[in-house]
Amino acid sequence: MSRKILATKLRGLYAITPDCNDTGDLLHRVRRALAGGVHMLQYRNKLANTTLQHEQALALRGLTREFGAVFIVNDDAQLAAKVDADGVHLGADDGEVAAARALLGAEKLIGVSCYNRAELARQAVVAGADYVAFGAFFSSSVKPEAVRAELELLRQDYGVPVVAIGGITLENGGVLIEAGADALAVISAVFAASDVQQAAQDFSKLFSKA
Ligand SMILES: Cc1ncc(COP(=O)(O)OP(=O)(O)O)c(N)n1
Ligand SMILES: Cc1nc(C(=O)O)sc1CCOP(=O)(O)O
Ligand SMILES: [Mg+2]
Repeated sequence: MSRKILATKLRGLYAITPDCNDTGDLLHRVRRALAGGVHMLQYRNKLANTTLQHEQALALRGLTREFGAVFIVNDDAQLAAKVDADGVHLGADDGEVAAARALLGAEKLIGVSCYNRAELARQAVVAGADYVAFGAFFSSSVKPEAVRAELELLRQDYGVPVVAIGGITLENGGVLIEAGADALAVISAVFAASDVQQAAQDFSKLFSKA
């Protein structure tokens, strides 16, 4: 898929994997999410060592291909390149956009965390980011220490799709879409749900209402 086509998919639920070292369980839950309509998946596992990360990323690359979903690797542009992911997500400690672009090439997607700062988003776009992410909009059990972001950030035009993250649920996601979020990045409300497929379907419906 070309970067242009990939960029058109940056709308809707953007599911991010939980810290899960049981690869069978992880793949089962991700399969359910993809069956529920997830068309963007980020591999994020802060507990796995590099061997397990490689194994899981490779398996998820295969699974996302089966469903035609965009596959992004968190933090690590080298791992993204190794498993032929569609792109990488970079935070403040994860290296420069230019270095990731040099490694991944022009056709891959690069997303950048901008926390609660519009100026970081503008800099990221100049540097070549394909989407920018703001958060945390709500309290997150995954990242309780995250800085809090204001809705106002979503009302501005950055020239690329805008992703919202942090404590997002079916109940509070609508307000972020109304404010201008193109995608909602979610871990717990999808992967800790008793029915992962249903949760993914319900999130997708939030976008058809918008
Ligand atoms: C879509 C999206 N937005 C933000 C983040 C957070 O990235 P970062 O600040 O680098 O923190 P970690 O996820 O690496 O803990 C993200 N991963 N995805
Ligand atoms: C990984 C991450 N980054 C955040 C940020 O604000 O940058 S919040 C967050 C955790 C998202 O998980 P949940 O959907 O379970 O709250
Ligand atoms: Mg990171």
